[in-house]
This record gives sequence, C-alpha cells and structure tokens, in this order.
Amino acid sequence: MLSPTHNPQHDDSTLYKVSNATVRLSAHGVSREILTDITMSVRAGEVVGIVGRSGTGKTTLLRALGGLVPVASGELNLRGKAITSPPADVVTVFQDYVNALLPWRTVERNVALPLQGKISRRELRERVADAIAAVGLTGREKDYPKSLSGGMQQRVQIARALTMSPNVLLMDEPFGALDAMTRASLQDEVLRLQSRTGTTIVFITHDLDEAIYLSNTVYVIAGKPGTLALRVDVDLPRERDQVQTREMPRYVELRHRLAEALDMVGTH
Ligand SMILES: Nc1ncnc2c1ncn2[C@@H]1O[C@H](COP(=O)(O)OP(=O)(O)OP(=O)(O)O)[C@@H](O)[C@H]1O
Repeated sequence: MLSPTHNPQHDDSTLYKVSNATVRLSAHGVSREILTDITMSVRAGEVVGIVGRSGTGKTTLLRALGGLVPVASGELNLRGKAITSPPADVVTVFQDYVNALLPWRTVERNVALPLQGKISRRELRERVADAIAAVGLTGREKDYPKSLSGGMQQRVQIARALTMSPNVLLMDEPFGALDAMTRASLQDEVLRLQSRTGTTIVFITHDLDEAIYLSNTVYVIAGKPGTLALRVDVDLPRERDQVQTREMPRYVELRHRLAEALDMVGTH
C-alpha cells in the first residue's frame, strides 16, 4: 500500500531543518511568543517524539511543521525549502478526533474521503481496507462515528491518514484516548507500518514510555515561551518489544533523564 521511501538505517538525509525559529500567535488582538529559539532537525524515516508539560507549545510546534502556522523569525525548512503552506505530502492527525470525522459518513467513507476521485475505485477499496485492518477496525466499516468509542474514532482518523501514504505523519497525542491494551497494539502497528514504509513521524505525547518506545529521538519542550530543553537519542535496538524494551537498563536510564528534564523526578 504505502510507497517505500526512506529507511532510517540507510538514509540520514535531513527532512526538516528548524533553526532559531520563533512562533507567535495572537488572541484578542494581542500577539504572544509561544515558541522561542527552536532548533531541531528531523531525518527522513525518523520517528520523533515531543514531550512537555501542558501549554508549552507542543501543538504549536506540530502545526508549524505542518505549515499551519508560520514562523515569525528563524528558519523552518522542509527539504531545504521554507514552509509557507501545508505541504502536500505531510498529513496531520489532530488531537480532536470528535471533530475530525464527518458524522454522516461511515467508517470506510470517512477513511476514503481524502483519496476519493483521485485513484481507481478498486485501489481505493484496497487501501481503505488495509488501513482499517491496520488500526484493528475490520468489521466496523459500515458503522457511523457516533456508534464508536472515542478510541475507535481516533483509530479511524489514523486510518484515514494512513490511506494517504504520507511521507510525513504529524500526530498530536494520537493514542491519548485509547485504553492501555489498544494503545500498546496500535503503537506496535505504527512501528510495523513505519519500518515497512519509512514514513517520517513526528508525534506529541504526555507519556514518556510511549515517547521512548516509539522514537529514534525525543525532544522535551519546556518553559513559556516554549523552547527545546533536551534532545535524547533513543539508542535502543530499533526492534521494540512491549516488555523487553521497557526492562532494558538503557531504557530506564533514558526515562530517568526525560523525567528529570520535565521536573517529574521525586513527584512520580
Ligand atoms: N490560536 C492561538 N492564539 C493564541 N494563543 C494560543 C493559540 N493556540 C494556543 N495558544 C497558546 O499557546 C500556548 C501553547 O499552546 P499549545 O496548544 O501549543 O501547547 P501544548 O503544549 O500542546 O499544550 P497541551 O499539552 O495542553 O495540549 C498556550 O499558552 C496556549 O494558550
């Protein structure tokens, strides 16, 4: 289904390059600096996790990467070009799954929406079925969003993003609404898909374990305005396992460093 692109082991070409970027947003006529002095890069095929306390600007950073908000100063480049509008091959999965789906369309018709009329009906049917299977919703194709749990609705949104075969997938707390079991299996499904397709993923999570488990690199955003306080390279074997990976001494060490940067040590 998804076109093979880059493999992180063999390709370290820079996809995103962000240098000293500042993002300002205005509300009620007052402009405020939300992010300051952001410098980061994302390689093609990398999985990058962003963690940080509430209100530090994680969603704003993701929106900037998706071309949905501009940088006020500094640079934000995708493949060497400044981002001025949402790039065609970048797909964002929003936190607000309730409003992300069209209530009058069934699961399969929601998933099919972005590609309708753009590819043959046969290919569309196949891609939709693949994506629905990938998020574990086979059998629910004809259901309407309102008859699904919040977690299932979020999975439909993820399936819709997958059918688009994006080169870059930006996800804002994609698994936040899911129960622990579903969350673990969807994490593994995303890892499998990612290693098969080389899709670059940048995602936000409040869960340090999820950040380490899925990522090659984790960034901590802290402060107001938010800035990148720490970058952690997750130098664990890329083959992750829900039990073994989390028991590795290195995993525990990385978790501790992140918790310290988030000021969680001693309180959790
Ligand atoms: N459109 C907007 N206009 C003005 N300020 C905004 C806008 N959107 C967000 N903000 C402010 O920017 C700051 C960062 O918000 P953002 O949603 O990026 O943080 P976050 O780290 O994703 O938070 P959370 O973890 O709670 O989702 C907050 O203080 C928020 O009030």
